[in-house]
Amino acid sequence: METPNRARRGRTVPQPGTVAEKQAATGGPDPRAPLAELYRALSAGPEGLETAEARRRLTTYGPNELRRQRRRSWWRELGRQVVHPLALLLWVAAALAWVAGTAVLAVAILVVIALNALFASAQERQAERAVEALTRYLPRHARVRRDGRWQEILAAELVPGDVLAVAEGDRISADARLIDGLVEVDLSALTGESQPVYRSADAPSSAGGPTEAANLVFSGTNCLSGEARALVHATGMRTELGRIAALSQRVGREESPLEKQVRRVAWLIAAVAVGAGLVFFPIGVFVAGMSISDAFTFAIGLLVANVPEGLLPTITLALAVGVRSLARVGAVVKRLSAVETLGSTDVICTDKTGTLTENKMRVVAVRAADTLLDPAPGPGTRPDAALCALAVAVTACNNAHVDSGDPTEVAPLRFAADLGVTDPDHAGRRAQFRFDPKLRLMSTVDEEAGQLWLHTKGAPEEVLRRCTSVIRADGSERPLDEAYRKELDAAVTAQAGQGRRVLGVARRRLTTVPAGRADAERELTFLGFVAMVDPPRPEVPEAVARCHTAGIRIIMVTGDHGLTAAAIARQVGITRGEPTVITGAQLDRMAANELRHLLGERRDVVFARVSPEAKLHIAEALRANHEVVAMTGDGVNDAPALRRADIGVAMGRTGTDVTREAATMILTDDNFATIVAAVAAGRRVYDNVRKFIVYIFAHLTPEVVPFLIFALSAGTVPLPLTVLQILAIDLGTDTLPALALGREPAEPGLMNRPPRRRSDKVVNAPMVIRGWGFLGLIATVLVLSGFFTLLLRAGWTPGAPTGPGTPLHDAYREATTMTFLGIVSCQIGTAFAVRTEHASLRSVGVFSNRLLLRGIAFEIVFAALIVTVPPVQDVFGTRPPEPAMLALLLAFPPIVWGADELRRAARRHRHQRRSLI
Ligand SMILES: Nc1ncnc2c1ncn2[C@@H]1O[C@H](COP(=O)(O)OP(=O)(O)OP(=O)(O)O)[C@@H](O)[C@H]1O
Repeated sequence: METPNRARRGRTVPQPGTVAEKQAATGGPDPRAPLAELYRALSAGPEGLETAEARRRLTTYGPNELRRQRRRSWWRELGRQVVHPLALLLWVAAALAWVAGTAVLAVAILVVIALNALFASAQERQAERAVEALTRYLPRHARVRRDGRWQEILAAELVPGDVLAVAEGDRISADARLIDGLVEVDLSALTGESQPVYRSADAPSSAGGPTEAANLVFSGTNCLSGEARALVHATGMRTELGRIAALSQRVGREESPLEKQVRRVAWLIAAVAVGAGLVFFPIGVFVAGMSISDAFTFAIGLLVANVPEGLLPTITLALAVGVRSLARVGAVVKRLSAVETLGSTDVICTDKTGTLTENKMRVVAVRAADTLLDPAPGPGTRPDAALCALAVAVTACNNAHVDSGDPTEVAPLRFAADLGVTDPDHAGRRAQFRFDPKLRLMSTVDEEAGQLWLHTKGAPEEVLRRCTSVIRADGSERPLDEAYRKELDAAVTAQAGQGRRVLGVARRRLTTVPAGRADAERELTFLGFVAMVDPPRPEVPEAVARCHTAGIRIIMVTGDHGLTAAAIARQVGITRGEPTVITGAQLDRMAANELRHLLGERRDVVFARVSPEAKLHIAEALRANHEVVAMTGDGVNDAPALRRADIGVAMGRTGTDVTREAATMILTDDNFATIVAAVAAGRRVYDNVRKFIVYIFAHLTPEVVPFLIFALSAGTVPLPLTVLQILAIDLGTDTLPALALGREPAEPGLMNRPPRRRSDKVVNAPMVIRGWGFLGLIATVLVLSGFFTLLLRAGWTPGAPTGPGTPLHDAYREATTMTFLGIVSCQIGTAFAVRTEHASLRSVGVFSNRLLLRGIAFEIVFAALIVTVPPVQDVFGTRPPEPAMLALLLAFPPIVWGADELRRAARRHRHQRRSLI
């Protein structure tokens, strides 16, 4: 029951030097040895270390961190990419090219495989790094006794010999032997055992593995309840967790649903490519009368043009970029996949205090005995006996300081200080029953001038329920009758109706320290209540409004009074009229399907006075209704609900380590508006992935159709594009613009549309039609018109030979170059077109994606090199066309882009008309 900061014992100054060094070398003392022996072995004492000694030990033992596993080596990573199934397809293509006698092509494909592997592993590495870098946003802290007082230090600075405070909600940061206290710990991270176990300083040392010893706690495990002091005996890699980490293989990164879907799409496309190659090979030979080697080249062309090699790594990188941009807005996510889940959030279940409000409480009204003081009395007021008793009670039953701590406690403390009542070191405290969110009460047993008192504060109805008498203004007591109870209820209701948090305060004279909580918190004398305001955060109303336009529901789930909750909900715009308030008690009586039904009705609901366990039921009911749920939480008991939600959101500032562990996303500023910003970022990343998929789709049609014309004309029309030129587009000119599309700013209206359904596919029919059928088709017509114009102007007639040595050969090379440059030009138009899915490009700003502009500049330079540098010309079979023809290319981008602008405008018009009808 005693807090660690109250334990005072003789301080031993450890003998610095050799022992620590010896232990660092040998792996540490036996933590199960008798405590006195352990102190000796660690040169430590119950009062902890001196800072200077701790610093020395830190240099000896090193920081208390798990050394990162050796990264997979570059070579291994590359090797993995080279034998990637899609790469294997390219190997087959290279082999075919070799067999067909086109060695240049075979080598080119091998270069492509190598480049691709390099590119993919660089992208994966960057993605990995983005997630790893997030840990620095959330340094872990530990409370230790140093220089004779409790201090908060970085967990990485813990050293053997430190005396560590372990409290509810903490993640234990080192292996330690309990000195005093009793804690319930979750050892699942170490043992896999999901049932929590008790660990007590008084437990005897047992045989068996160290994790079975009932007086030891371990790094990486969580304290679920209780509190204790413990002597750190192992840190960093010498902890049990460190040993496991050293042994275990690194865990593979889990693939997100989006990546899975895209992988499936990539395979589908690859299968179509292989199928097409197999079908067209005999058609080429037997129908078109092609030579076997030409037919091979043709089949390889189809394969190479269609296999979407770069798609997957590009998506991984887009998600990683999303993770980084989320961190910048204050939302640290732990998995890449969280980015896309965020984008499809349907419901946000949010706490009130600190998330919607500022968590800056101020006492504005107070009732002591029969007197309501609204506004609350300021400094210099001379309190009557009742008000004085109330001030003493809220000061004694309090763990905050006037300048730090839980704001619900700081506010009454400041108020009492204004009346001249202070008790900074709680010297008279004999016992404490910590605030229990289920009971909504906190009590302390305090000795004052030889008299023992129980002081209680908490939710007024809970306090009142335990009261049998009430104080008078002069300090005397009288029995609490029903009529007075009703009057008090009405007074509390009036305060709560104004959005104020109300704390009931009571006390009882004691003769001995009660054994248990139930025994203590009974037959109390009601002293009065304090009412506090906690203003909504200024940015919340706008964030709430954004949620509403984005079709996202907000459900407030709070431990506070229903009326307080409803008032705040109205103030920030969560509800427009009177919401349906469901209390924890009502919720407990509801059957699962009743709750599902209630939540399915989509009315404005506020859950008040709910226990953390009830949050779990709410998350489950919403998920059963197929909604994607984001749920906030801060206490230890919130952890199961956070795990159950699609996106568990923990508070970085006020939350416990346990909730941070259970969460998918951690808000560094505890702010509701940040959740909304994260949802918007999630939607943007998903949209951007779709954008570059359309972009990549769009070049397929102009690459494949020329081959078909060649085959179906039985070779009368020469091949308008060589296989190497296709490779130059897919793996050269198109790469950077595609990547840049992954960084596209948000499209206007992003948060004006309803959330995407969980079942929606990332690649759908309209996208395929837009990419292949619309943009691709326009590009094909433009490109082929360029090709034929050039050939015809050179005097070509169908069937005329164009091979090396023939008079038309130069013109033919110019014509294929024209096809190549035509596709590149059209892709520039496509890149601008796909930047928006619905809106006009003007609305996002034509030049607002700088990265894309640079990507396009690269595309142009790369294409120019292929066409103009003589040795490269020979490899790719290019020859620059005359300037007039080049000028024609300038028209291609605006045509492709303009056509799509018109298509989008027509679509918007149709939508508008439909919404008017
Ligand atoms: N430190 C405390 N001591 C006594 N009573 C408290 C304390 N903190 C809160 N309470 C009471 O318990 C109620 C529930 O508080 P709790 O902190 O569990 O709510 P919560 O779920 O965190 O609230 P929110 O959703 O607003 O963040 C409060 O309305 C208040 O009456």
